[in-house]
Amino acid sequence: MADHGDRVDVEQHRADVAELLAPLADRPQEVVPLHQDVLGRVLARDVTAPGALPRFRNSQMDGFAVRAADVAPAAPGVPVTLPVAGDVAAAPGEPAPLEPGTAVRIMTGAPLPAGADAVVPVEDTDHLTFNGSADTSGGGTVAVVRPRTAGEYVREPGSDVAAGDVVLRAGTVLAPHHVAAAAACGITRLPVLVPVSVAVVSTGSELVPPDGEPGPGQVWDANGPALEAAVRAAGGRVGLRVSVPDDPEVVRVALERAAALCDLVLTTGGVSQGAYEVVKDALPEVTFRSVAMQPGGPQGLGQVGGRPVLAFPGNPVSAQVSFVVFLRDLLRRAGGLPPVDRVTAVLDGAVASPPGRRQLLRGRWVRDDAVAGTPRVAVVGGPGSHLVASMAAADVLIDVPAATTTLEPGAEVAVWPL
Ligand SMILES: Nc1nc2c(c(=O)[nH]1)N[C@H]1C(S)=C(S)[C@@H](COP(=O)(O)OP(=O)(O)OC[C@H]3O[C@@H](n4cnc5c(N)ncnc54)[C@H](O)[C@@H]3O)O[C@H]1N2
Ligand code: MOO
Repeated sequence: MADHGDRVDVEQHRADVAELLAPLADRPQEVVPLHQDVLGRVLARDVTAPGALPRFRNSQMDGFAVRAADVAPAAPGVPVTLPVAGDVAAAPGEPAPLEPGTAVRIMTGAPLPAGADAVVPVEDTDHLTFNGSADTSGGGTVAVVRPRTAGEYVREPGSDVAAGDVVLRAGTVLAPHHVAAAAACGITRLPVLVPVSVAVVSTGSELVPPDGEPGPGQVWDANGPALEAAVRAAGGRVGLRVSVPDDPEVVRVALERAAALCDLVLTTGGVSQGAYEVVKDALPEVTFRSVAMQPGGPQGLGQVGGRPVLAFPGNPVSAQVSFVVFLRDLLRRAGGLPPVDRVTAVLDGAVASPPGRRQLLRGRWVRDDAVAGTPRVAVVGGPGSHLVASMAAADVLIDVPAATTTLEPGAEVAVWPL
């Protein structure tokens, strides 16, 4: 691993965080009602169909249920004419059996009468359409102009899924089409993984809550809402979100409470070289180190109250970048979600970078539909760790290796999608 003096290599810190958080991957399960927020949840085990789908033989078309043998001689100009014995709609109940040599009107999804083995679409008869003809009494005739083979336009029971077959696989990230399949099978509850529960603790006496009014020297708490959103976007759940002043005793109490409530404690602020580094002061058992990256240099990791704790720097861009680089994929994997792959891109301009620290510059995709191939990316905003609006304009973090001091336009870089 590269030598960064006293600074810890980014990959080393990533590995240490991964080791600390490894137990989080052992997720418990819970059962949630289908209609209650299952979207985006991860299925904990295979779900099998309690019965076959379709549940019963039914028609695929609006038309006439027949015996295929009865219409076998039909041809254009030589129709087979059958008496119409009745009408079957997609409605509760079981239709009467079909007598040989007769037809019944049948609607899409309606149960096929016993004895019928094919459906002739209404367009292939002299009726052309049933629109405007709600006659359910039967009577009259139908002239069929094309032959049918047995099974045509018939939906067989179990042709979608058989009873006992897997209908949804463990690990599926639930989307509307999975809800449809479960509902069609009569499944009302699904077993899902319990998301990692995270406590988000912002520190700083200067912070006011999002709905507060900042006075002199005060700022709105950006990290609390940002990390809450980041945790949720990565499939986690925020069990507690608090903002605490720069008082180590108050911070300690808050962190112990956070540890009692959640699987993982995240803090921001109070980890650098200032006079009031409350997280450092409140957590003597935690390792604080300087990681060779910018933003996100000062980092802490360890345990509080038997729970893992990660201490991120307070600068809002640093806190967000720390989440992306050190936590996002671990949280996603623990909750059963796929990681967000890094992408190779081509730089749309030159970049200068100070040596010794891996830079994570904010970048934006350069859309140029005329040019196929590797996507292009341009730096947006400056490198300052307080530039939240510039970060909001970014699509990606551009990863500039620690040893690199200049990159020419056209250079290939790795980027982290935001
Ligand atoms: N002498 C040194 N000073 C600093 C160093 C250093 O190595 N030597 N490191 C710098 C770097 S890099 C960073 S990053 C910051 C990290 O500082 P802290 O983690 O101790 O954070 P604070 O001092 O509490 O706050 C820094 C900055 O961020 C604002 N902040 C904090 N929390 C929030 C929040 N929840 N929402 C919005 N803004 C927040 C805070 O007001 C400060 O402006 O230290 C550098 N200094
Ligand atoms: O490393 Mo700090 O996180 O530059 O702003």
